[in-house]
Amino acid sequence: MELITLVNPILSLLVLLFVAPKMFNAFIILVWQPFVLTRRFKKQGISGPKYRFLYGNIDEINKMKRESYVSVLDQNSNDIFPRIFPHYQKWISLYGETFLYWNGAEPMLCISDHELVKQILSSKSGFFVKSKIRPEFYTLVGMKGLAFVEGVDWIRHKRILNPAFSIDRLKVMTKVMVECTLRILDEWSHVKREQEMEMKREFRRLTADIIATAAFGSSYTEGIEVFRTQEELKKGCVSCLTNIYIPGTQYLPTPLNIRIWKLDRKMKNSVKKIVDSRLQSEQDYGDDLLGIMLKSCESRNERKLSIEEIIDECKTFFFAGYETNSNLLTWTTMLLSLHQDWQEKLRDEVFQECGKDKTPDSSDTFSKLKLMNMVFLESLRLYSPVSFFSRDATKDLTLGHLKIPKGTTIVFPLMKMHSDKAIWGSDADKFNPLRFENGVSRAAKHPNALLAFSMGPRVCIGQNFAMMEAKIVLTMILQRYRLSLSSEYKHAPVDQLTLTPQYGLPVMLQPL
Ligand code: HEM
Repeated sequence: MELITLVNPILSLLVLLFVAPKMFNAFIILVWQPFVLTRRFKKQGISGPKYRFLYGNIDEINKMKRESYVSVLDQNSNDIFPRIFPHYQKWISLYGETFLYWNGAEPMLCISDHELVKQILSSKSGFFVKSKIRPEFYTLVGMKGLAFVEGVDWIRHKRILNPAFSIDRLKVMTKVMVECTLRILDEWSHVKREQEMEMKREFRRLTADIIATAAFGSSYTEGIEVFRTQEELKKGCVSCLTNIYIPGTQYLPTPLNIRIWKLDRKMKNSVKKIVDSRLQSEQDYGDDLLGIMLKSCESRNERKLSIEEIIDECKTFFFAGYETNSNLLTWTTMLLSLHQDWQEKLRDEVFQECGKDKTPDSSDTFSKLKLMNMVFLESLRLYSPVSFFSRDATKDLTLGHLKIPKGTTIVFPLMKMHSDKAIWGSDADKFNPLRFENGVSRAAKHPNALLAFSMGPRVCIGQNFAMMEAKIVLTMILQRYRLSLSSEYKHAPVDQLTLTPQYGLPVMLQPL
């Protein structure tokens, strides 16, 4: 009896000390904040789907996406936004272009106003930072890589990495890109008559080879371990997205987490092997991306990267430099297979600037391909490989007429913004490369309407690399083959971190 009377107050005290504050925090995060924020936005005329305890709107999003992904679009339709983001489409129609929804208990403010988005992206105040991603995703892209570091760390990384993407380096990389493309075209040389080819797969192989060789001096065979593991990791991460994130759950030994941990270890080892083999090489480290990072490692000044940061940068560039580019090539090939008139125009331009069977060897040649440039820009507009991105507000902010509370994630739905008729004109859903005839800034009513590579300080560091690679590959294909869509093609764009055709891209290749 005495023992019970003694234990009870101790237990109550423990509960009070440890459990009660946690319960209070959970109440604030899961109940009070959603309530207060919903009211604060409502006062400004912004509403959205109702917050549901713990889950926010995740279940609705999953359901709408599942339903949408069984549909197949007419192949002439570029109106892909409702298929990819059915939830945004529905909420825009119900609540207007600026609306609030909930990723678990995280407030997400969707904004498509070009001027507001420009203000956020060009801000150097440090008040809009890259959105936090789920911890599982850092295994894929590296937490300490350029894409996710902030402030002085970002400046240090960017200064070290910039020279790897200079015009002079791009010229050197042009050669690598041509060589890798020749290798894959050599494999296609068995195509003597019209034959079907799964282009999404081929472009993935090619862009993986190019980034592995151009940035890391490793071949596809060495890099293949990294790409394969990254693919597996990506599947794991994408399946995480359908569940709410509860902090700490990434440490629980669930089957999915155990798989992710294993793949993470495997990927680190593969990347380390590439780094170690360069460290042990007799010559100097070289001037490619990896060489530049390793040299910085030995630097005595503050411009230094640690080995851990280099490994994370490698992951970042393996991922960023491959998925996006292969999708740019895939969608452009789809568009040119549909629009034979444009395919012929580009072939004529290629023949004129590069000849019929000469292997292009200088980066200057590609800068003359004006029509091709316009086609790629139009492809980036209609089928932007990165179809949305976001920023987090680090303090209470006023943006135009909006008051944005600290901690809000601001989402920019690029696919919506790229197809806005008020900005792009009444033919916004049509494939019309000529809109870029007078340059990107004059193609629409807003000079920064095309955001495929983002803008401002965090603009894509690889955009020139990407455009050069895409031009080289397409030039060399058009010199050899005529492309048309296979009857097997199903037009089903889907967002799997990047925008990709759900069922691949079967194309008929006909040697010229
Ligand atoms: C068609 C191809 C590509 C597209 C559409 C694309 C798109 C983008 C976008 C939209 C961002 C900004 C994301 C944000 O602000 O949240 C970005 C950033 C970035 N991209 Fe690309 N990218 C492409 C190719 C590449 C390539 C080839 C590389 C590297 C070789 C690369 C490396 C990066 C890096 C490191 C960042 C982060 C930059 C920073 O935060 O300072 N990208 N990219």
